[in-house]
Amino acid sequence: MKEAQYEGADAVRKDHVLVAVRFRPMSDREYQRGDREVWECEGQAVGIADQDTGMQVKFMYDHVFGGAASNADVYGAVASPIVASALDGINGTIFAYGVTSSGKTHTMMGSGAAPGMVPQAIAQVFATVARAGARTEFTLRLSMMEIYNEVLNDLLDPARSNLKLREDPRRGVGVEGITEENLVSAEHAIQVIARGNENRKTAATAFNEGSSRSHTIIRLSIEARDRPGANADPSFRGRRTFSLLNLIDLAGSESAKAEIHSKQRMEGSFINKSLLTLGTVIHKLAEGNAAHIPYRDSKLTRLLQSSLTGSGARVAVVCTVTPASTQAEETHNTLKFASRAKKIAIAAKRNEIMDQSTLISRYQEEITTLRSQLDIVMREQLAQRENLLASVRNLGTVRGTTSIMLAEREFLQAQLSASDEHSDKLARALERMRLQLAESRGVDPDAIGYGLDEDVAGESAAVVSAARTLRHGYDHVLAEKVLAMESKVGAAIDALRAKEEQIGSQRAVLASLAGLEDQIQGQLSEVTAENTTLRGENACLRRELDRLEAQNNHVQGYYLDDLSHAELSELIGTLTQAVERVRITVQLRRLARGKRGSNVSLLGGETPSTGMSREAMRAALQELQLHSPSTSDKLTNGHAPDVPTEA
Ligand SMILES: Nc1ncnc2c1ncn2[C@@H]1O[C@H](COP(=O)(O)OP(=O)(O)OP(=O)(O)O)[C@@H](O)[C@H]1O
Repeated sequence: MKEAQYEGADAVRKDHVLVAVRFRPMSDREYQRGDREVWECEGQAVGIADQDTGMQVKFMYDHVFGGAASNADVYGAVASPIVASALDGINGTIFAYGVTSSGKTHTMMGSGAAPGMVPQAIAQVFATVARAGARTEFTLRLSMMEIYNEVLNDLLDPARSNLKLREDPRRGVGVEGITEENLVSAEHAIQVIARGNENRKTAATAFNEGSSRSHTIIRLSIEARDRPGANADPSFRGRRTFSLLNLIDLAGSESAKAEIHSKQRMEGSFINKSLLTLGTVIHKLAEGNAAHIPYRDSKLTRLLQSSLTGSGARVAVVCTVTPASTQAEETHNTLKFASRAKKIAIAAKRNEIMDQSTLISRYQEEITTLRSQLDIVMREQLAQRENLLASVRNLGTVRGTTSIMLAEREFLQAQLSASDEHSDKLARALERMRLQLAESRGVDPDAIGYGLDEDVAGESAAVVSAARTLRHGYDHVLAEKVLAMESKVGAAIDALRAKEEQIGSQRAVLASLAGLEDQIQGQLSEVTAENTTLRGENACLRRELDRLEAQNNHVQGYYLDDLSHAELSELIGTLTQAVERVRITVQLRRLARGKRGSNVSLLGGETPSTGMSREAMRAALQELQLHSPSTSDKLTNGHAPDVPTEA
């Protein structure tokens, strides 16, 4: 294999669109017309076959499958992780892109012997549901649609055509009025898809008699709710997720020049318009240019908008190609598209939703956590206070000891000065005695030595020595006592300073603890108030819904044929208004909750707690409307409906 420059070798990252290229084997038709294999693959590389130098690498992808790869191989590497994420609440989209007859339908749908991504995804979903057992309750709904000539049709109900797209804050871009089948088993899902496939529009093209001229989208909505108490992990209690899994078989991406009839040219141009827009959108996203992305230019890109914006989805593209020489250019175009798609950064985010009771129990958990935090803080604060008081008491003791020592020091100093005085007195007495002796002897006092008179000298010397001894004794004892006292006082002063510093820092800790306590108290009262409001709102909603249900039951109790058209219209109006009011209330609350930064989202198109969905309500209303024309002939019976008035 010859090393060469290739595009995007560094872009094989988990947080990007996962791109796989799948080669199909050359068909008999291609061999018969003398085609040869010009594109080759090896590992993750795709290149041009060169007889002399081997393969010249042109592109690298996350996965490259050769003609021998099975549908199971492709599914395991590409789709299985995305389906697993979808079951965990992360939106997933897998689409097959390629020219007509390149193997898109073979990859997505497959056959009985080699089931494609769709049947394998269904099998994986139901295997996960079975494994979850009683722990998690899954609600699976399937819709199937086609985009044909930029018109969106319901494949599960051909009567519903030209459907509109609408923005749903929770579900992303949705299709208004599309049939959603509640799935009960994998077999049921396969039957529903087979029904949709029968309705799929196909037209002959220059390439393949049975090829599809429309984009086919199978959308599986997955709602998972952990059953209360069934999960051992308390953090999972009441978790509810919602996700969409889009499985898309795109129309052939060949250029319009290959179309032979005018109708096909029109189909081709519409197909090209949506594929062209898809190409532009992918090109802009790959460049990281989030502004002015023309999602709205085609139904396909509008429908895929939330899956491609990187706001919480996993996306995989399987680009199907043929190695045949006559389609070398088309294959090259597909490979270039795949390279661009590989550069799109996508972030995966779980769509967690919470209903009223889950929300209230989450708040209660939050309150309990806050309370225990507060208890810990208060206990710490009490301990700190105790410490502080002990320190203050200790300080008093140190102060007492210090003042005793100071008094002792003063006393010793007084003793020292008294001893000095006594010593002076003795010296003065000795002097006086010497002067008296000189006077009595009539001699010069200077001539009197201490040794002239034995007795006096002895007495004097004894006095002097006693005075000296006394003085030395005093001096020694006092000096020692003063030294000891000074070191004790110094240590006490140091201890005092250390205590004062400790008290200062303890005061600071106390102040910050008091701040934290205030903060927690504030949060606690905020959460408690919100909890109370929620309970109030919940009760209001329940009353409103009970009333609605009563009204609905009441309406269902009537023979509809007995009602006049006008009465039915009025009744429908009343019900619609009431339903709308509930919806608006729920939306307002969602908005209010959104403002405080919560990721809470309520049921959107569903009325909480009654179990009656808006779709069911709308279906009931539509049924009423369908019946209404036939009621006119019963008007004369005069059965006026006893419609309950709104409270
Ligand atoms: N990987 C493959 N292995 C074996 N056969 C394949 C493979 N891919 C496609 N084929 C066969 O090639 C033919 C055309 O494939 P397929 O119908 O899936 O093409 P397509 O891209 O879906 O075309 P269209 O856009 O017209 O729907 C079919 O007969 C299919 O069985």
